[in-house]
Amino acid sequence: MLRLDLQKLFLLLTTATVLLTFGNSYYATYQVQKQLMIDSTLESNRVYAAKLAETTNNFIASAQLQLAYSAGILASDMSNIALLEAEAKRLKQQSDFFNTVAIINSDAVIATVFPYTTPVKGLVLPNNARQSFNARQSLVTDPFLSPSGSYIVSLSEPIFSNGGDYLGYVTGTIYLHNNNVFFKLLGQHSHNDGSYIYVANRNRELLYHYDPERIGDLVNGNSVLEASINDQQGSAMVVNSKGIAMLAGYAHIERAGWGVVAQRPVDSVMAELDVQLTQVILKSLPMLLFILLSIWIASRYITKPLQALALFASDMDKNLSQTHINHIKAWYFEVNSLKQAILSGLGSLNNRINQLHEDSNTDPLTQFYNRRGLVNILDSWEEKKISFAVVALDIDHFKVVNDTHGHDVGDKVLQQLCDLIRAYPHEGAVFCRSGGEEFLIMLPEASAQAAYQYAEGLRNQIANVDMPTAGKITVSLGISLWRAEDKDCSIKTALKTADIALYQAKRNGRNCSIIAE
Ligand SMILES: Nc1nc2c(ncn2[C@@H]2O[C@H](COP(=O)(O)OP(=O)(O)OP(=O)(O)O)[C@@H](O)[C@H]2O)c(=O)[nH]1
Repeated sequence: MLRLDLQKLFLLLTTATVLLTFGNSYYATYQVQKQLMIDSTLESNRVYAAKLAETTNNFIASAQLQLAYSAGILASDMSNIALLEAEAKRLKQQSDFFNTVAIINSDAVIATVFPYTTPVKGLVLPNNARQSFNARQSLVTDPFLSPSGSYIVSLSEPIFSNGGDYLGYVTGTIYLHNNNVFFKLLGQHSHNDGSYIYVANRNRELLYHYDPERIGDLVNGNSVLEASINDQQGSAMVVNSKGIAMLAGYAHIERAGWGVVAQRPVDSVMAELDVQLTQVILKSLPMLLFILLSIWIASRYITKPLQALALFASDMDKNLSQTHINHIKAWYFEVNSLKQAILSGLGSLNNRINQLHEDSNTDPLTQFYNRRGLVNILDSWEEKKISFAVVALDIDHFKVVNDTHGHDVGDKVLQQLCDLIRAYPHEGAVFCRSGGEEFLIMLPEASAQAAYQYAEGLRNQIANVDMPTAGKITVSLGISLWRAEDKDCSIKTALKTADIALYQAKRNGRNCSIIAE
């Protein structure tokens, strides 16, 4: 199981913060960019549709001027077939506006047509093709099936005699399914990004569409088309006949009463946006990785001293802890405070432990070792093979002191006696209060002779000092030896032997020193 520590928590928190911040800015960028792209696509399609409407309008105006000019020439002699043919040919060839040019006389008979590819000359116009004939005015017709079998719209101009008689009309046709002027004006293909244009007349009939199959289709319920044929221009998001969401710009072609729509699928805009966002992410990735790496390094740098403190604090019973904690680089305030607190806690704990240790080995009245303290020292001497002499010391008739002066005076005498023993010179001597008024003095590396001299010197020193209230006292001493090389004699025996010698001294009349046999 993953064990959470400060570094992992730190990493978790900061990494989550960084990732959320980056994620949030990607999301915000995406949303803002999306709206910007939608708005700019709508606006560019609106401008594009308006431009196409203007171009188409100019084309119709120019074509109508040409037809009107021809109508004026033809009015002079509609019976002159050569004139009619020459005029039809000139009109067709002077521009590439029309697929064909035809002149219809006042009997609705096709008097001439150019080019002559279709044998319609001399035909009477069928009823479905008489919109221009009946209108007797400048007209852009609805789409209809021409006598030659093509689906067309036509621009026409009536021909009147000087006297105002209707002589027929001259017309230029545009074959909706063939290569025509719209393809040149509006562009023949859809773009790779799925954008396309279409044009419809007042009856919502498609006159131009990038998909030729759709020409002639009726488009109902399309809000942008409705607006465009109702003399409006603008932009909007719509769903096309295939259910695809589109960003459409639209405008009105005034001279023909048509509407033009330029549109682009929302999805293609979004795909472009996805590419842009991927670029943004890829470009920001090195910085993101750099930040995460920096966080990792910083987290190590910040948490390392804390981890070290925690590790050493958990090992406080080991003597090395204090030294190790001292070596931890506490480079910022909190860790430094913690380090100082741990060190001071550790210091007072060690002092307390040392104190307890000392207390358990020391006699509280005299500050001499007690028996446990002495045993510890003698164990280490035995281990180190340090030979020593044992001097057992007992106050003579101490009961009398207590009985005469009281226990408190007795205590003071004991303390004064210990001060004398402590002050009496012998290098490395160890002192122990082994009983009420009994003491053991250990003299390392001392011979029997040296120990005896020491005991006698000490006895005389004590005998010559006035004790508090009690006056002079005497002591008896017993001496024994423990030699490291003597495997037969244990320390316990040596102590016992000193005791026996002490009793001997008591029996010999007290105030003397006896060396054990
Ligand atoms: N004031 C005081 N007296 C103590 C202490 N420990 C032991 N004593 C007394 O020491 C006396 C020892 O008496 P005894 O064992 O009869 O020995 P003694 O009177 O010194 O006589 P000898 O040893 O035979 O010379 C007793 O009266 C104890 O009460 C202590 O810590 N303080």
